[in-house]
This record gives sequence, C-alpha cells and structure tokens, in this order.
Amino acid sequence: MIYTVTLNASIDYHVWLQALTQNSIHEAQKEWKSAGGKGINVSKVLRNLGQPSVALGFAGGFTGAFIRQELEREGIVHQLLSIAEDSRINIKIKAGTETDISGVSPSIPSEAQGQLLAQLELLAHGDVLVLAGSVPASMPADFYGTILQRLRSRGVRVILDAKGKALAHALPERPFFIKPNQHELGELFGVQVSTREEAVHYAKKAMEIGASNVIVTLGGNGAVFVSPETELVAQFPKQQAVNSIGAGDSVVAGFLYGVSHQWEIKDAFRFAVAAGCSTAISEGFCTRESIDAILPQITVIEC
Ligand SMILES: Nc1ncnc2c1ncn2[C@@H]1O[C@H](COP(=O)(O)OP(=O)(O)O)[C@@H](O)[C@H]1O
Ligand SMILES: O=P(O)(O)OC[C@H]1O[C@](O)(COP(=O)(O)O)[C@@H](O)[C@@H]1O
Repeated sequence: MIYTVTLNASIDYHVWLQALTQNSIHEAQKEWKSAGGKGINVSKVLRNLGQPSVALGFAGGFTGAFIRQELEREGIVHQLLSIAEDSRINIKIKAGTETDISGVSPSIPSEAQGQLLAQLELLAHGDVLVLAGSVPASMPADFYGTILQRLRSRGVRVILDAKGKALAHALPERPFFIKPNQHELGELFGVQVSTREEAVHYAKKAMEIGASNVIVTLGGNGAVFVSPETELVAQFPKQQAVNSIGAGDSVVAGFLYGVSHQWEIKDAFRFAVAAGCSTAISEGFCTRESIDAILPQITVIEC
C-alpha cells in the first residue's frame, strides 16, 4: 500500500484577482477552497490515476473537519489524527503572477506525534511512504529523519518532498527518492541552481549525502532525473502556468505511479513531468486523460 504523510495539512484558499496592489480592497473574480498540503495532494493525484493510498497526518478544528470531509467525498482513505488547534489556511492568490501566504501551523502535541510513529510501525515490506511538505514549527525539524531511521530495516521505500532543515536532516537517512525544485536544492547547498547542468551537479551532491534517486524540477523549464544508473533531462514547450499549486506533488505522484507499475525509469520520469505540466497549465489537478494528452509534448533525453 502507498501511505502519504501530511504533517501540516491545510485548506488551500485559491483566489483570482484582477491585480494585486497594496493599500486597496480587492474584489475576488473567482475562488475555491480545497484540502491541501503536499501529502494530501499526492493522494489526490494518485486517486485520479486509480491508485489507492492512505492519507496520514494531523488535522484539527473546523479546518480539519473540512479536510476530512473533502477526502471522504473524494473517496480517499485517511487515518488523520485529531489535534486541538485548527489546521492552517494557505492563501493562493492568482493575479497574473502567483502569490502564496502560508498560514501559521497548529501545535502538534507530543502524544499525537507518538501516535503517528505508532501508525507507521504497522508498515511492512513492499509498502511505500510519501513524506511531503513542511514540518510544523512545534515538531522536531528532524522528524522525517526519525521516521526514515525507524523504517530503515523494514523494506519500506520512502519518498521525501521537503525543504530546508526537514530535507537537510532527513537526507543522510537514505530516502529512496527526493524531489526538490531548483530553489529548494539550491538552498540545501547555499547556492543558486539556475541551469539543468547545475541541477544535475547538485542532485549528485544530494545523492552523495544519501538520496538514491533525485528529480529536480525547474518550473516551466523542465526537470532532471539523476540516479546511480542514469541522468535524464525532460523538456517541454514553455507554457503559461494557470495554477501551479500541486504541480510538484503531481510530479511525485506521477513518478510513484510509474515506479509502482514497474515501468522503465525513463517512462516513469516522462509520465511524472507530464503530470506536473498538466496540473500547472490547468485549474485543477491532472487526470490520466490530461496526462496522456500532454505526453507527446514531453521529450526525455540522456544527458
Ligand atoms: N509554466 C509551466 N509550464 C508547464 N509545466 C510547468 C510549468 N510550471 C511548472 N510546471 C510543471 O510542474 C513541475 C513542478 O514545478 P516546480 O515549480 O518546479 O515545482 P514545485 O511545485 O515543487 O515548486 C515541473 O517539472 C513541470 O512539470
Ligand atoms: O505546489 P506544490 O509544491 O506541489 O505544493 C502545494 C501544496 O503545498 C503547500 O503550499 C504547502 O506546502 P508546505 O507544506 O511546504 O508549506 C499547500 O498549501 C499546497 O497544497
């Protein structure tokens, strides 16, 4: 089974404005709310692909109730643990460009943290665990590393999509796959990653620290895949993003889907990039049909 963990679940409030200006009142042109957080988004994309998963993590308050209801309505199995404080609300403003405001994360009591670790004790050989998104400020920054350590001898593949300290602490614990974007990879090494060559170079450095497979996404400029066996570059015609929220999560879900079906790595990578593109250039998340429609435009070559 595939399990996704979202430590910092959210309601994503998407709002479209004509323009965003200081010191003025804006009238929304359009808006919607969705259950978010990176692990939950991965579960949603997997569901769109017909791949079951179980969403784990924390949810609390009226926002937590909304998150649970949406997952249940969409037929996504979850075992979210209850916390007293409200799950956060993240604001995603579209006004020509995209501006995000991430809400303050709720406090996660140590008992709830222990309950999550106990749930993960039940994972067994062949299971896949996706650890995705920020670690709430009340939790140890090395929580992902702790999970990886505890699962090391159990034959569970761990996919990690994190940044900052959460990524730095977990990397030496040997995740199967990481998916930083170029900025997150640059932050890890205190450099700026702008080109594909730089992305490959620093992906290899991340592998020296502990990652087995790395996809670095470069927004509208493609992506690279690096493993001990191969180095691949994906390209696609540059397009205007319509709503890039969840595009990175779609890459994670797409790659996971391909790997779970024992596809060749090149095909899984191409599918993953198509999933990301399809999400970025439409309002909702990718579907199998939208990915298949965009696949012919994605070229993958060896570096
Ligand atoms: N303007 C765009 N046009 C087409 N695809 C895009 C665009 N922006 C992002 N994507 C797709 O989304 C993926 C992830 O984007 P990126 O912004 O790098 O990641 P994250 O969402 O994790 O920050 C890219 O690899 C690509 O597949
Ligand atoms: O666009 P991405 O990177 O795929 O992730 C989108 C998701 O990540 C979030 O921005 C939260 O990210 P963090 O957990 O890292 O704060 C959610 O609001 C959103 O659902």
